[in-house]
Amino acid sequence: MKRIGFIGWRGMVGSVLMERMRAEGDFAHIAEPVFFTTSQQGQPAPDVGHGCQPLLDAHDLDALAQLDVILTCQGGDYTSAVFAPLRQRGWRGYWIDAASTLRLAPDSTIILDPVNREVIDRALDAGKREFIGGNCTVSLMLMAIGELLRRDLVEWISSMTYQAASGAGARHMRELLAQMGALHASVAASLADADSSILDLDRTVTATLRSAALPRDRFTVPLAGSLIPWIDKQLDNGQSREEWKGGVETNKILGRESQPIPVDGLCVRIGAMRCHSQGLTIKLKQDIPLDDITALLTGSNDWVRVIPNEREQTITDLSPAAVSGTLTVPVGRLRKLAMGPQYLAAFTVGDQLLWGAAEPLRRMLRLLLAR
Ligand SMILES: NC(=O)C1=CN([C@@H]2O[C@H](COP(=O)(O)OP(=O)(O)OC[C@H]3O[C@@H](n4cnc5c(N)ncnc54)[C@H](OP(=O)(O)O)[C@@H]3O)[C@@H](O)[C@H]2O)C=CC1
Ligand SMILES: N[C@@H](CC(=O)OP(=O)(O)O)C(=O)O
Repeated sequence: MKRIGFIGWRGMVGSVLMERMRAEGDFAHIAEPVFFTTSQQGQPAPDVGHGCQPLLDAHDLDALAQLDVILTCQGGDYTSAVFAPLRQRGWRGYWIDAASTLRLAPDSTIILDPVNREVIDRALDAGKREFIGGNCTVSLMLMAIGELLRRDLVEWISSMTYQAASGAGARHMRELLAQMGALHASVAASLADADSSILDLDRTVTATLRSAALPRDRFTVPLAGSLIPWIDKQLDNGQSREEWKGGVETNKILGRESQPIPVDGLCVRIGAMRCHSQGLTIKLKQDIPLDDITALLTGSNDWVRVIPNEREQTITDLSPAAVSGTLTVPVGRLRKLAMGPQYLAAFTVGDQLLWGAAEPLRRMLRLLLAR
């Protein structure tokens, strides 16, 4: 495997991927990295230790067909435009993709190797060539509590999410900050006066939230100082598409489509920058002691960290502020619920641009390079 093509490398997910690849020295294992663009053809590609080559056209099927592996973070429209024509002309390379377009295709494998390495190995042995990153919320949930599912200890899961602006894209993150700024600006003077009325202050903030002056081109509604209880498209059964992915992708990642575990809940956008959080209710198949659950989760991968169910450690370590920009996936608030000893509560936080997007792709490429 010599020629590896990168598409979407300068976008938000792609930039995180590049940072991680540099940090892990991945480019030293690639004989010929080739960088593509949909808009900057001929401009210099990043120098990753092989000199600066000009960027190639990401729609040039002849150039793409020369590659052994294509890794794309360019998005679903690009995948839809390029993948099928490339295969139709006989290209047999590996396709690694962050977009959801091909995730549920029968020949695709959803990659999250700390959780489903056996599924990935089986797919490689069977000659499969499409390896697709999972939905960020699903991947982060499985990094935290996947071991309980792998051991078949779970009857069902309800996941209530608190999802960051980054899941919607870079411009949405900017808009969240602009909304925060507008809210602050509307009360800056009274805020500086410790004696000003809190109810007047609140009235002004609420009026700003509802006013046309609040920037909302991207989210269409206020997010800062508010929340949005719907993510992605509306499905006929009342689920949002993000909620639907929770069930189908979890079961595909674990390779248990024939005996699916129900996973469902409500997905909510909140004013966090790049960490998704989730409150989980897990119905266990039997009453498992909390100490055993803690031991199972702690040893399940190198990134999960069980936070004791104590106030101080929880508010310090189990939050987007603590986790942002790191690969650590804390899980805490582990306790049995009042519904009975088989009902387990958990809360988990993860960086949706790392384990939720770039990191599984980076690790899949390393896996291929090592074969
Ligand atoms: N955002 C997320 O949380 C997740 C996203 N994904 C997938 O990854 C895809 C890409 O997402 P994301 O990285 O957020 O998308 P971005 O919008 O940040 O980047 C996508 C492309 O936009 C082009 N672009 C145009 N202007 C700029 C600019 N000023 N800076 C950087 N790039 C620019 C680049 O292509 P070019 O160089 O060709 O012009 C870039 O590759 C999504 O469509 C989705 O399929 C998957 C999981 C999570
Ligand atoms: N839908 C996710 C982000 C995302 O890109 O999901 P997917 O990779 O499944 O399209 C969010 O908004 O938080």
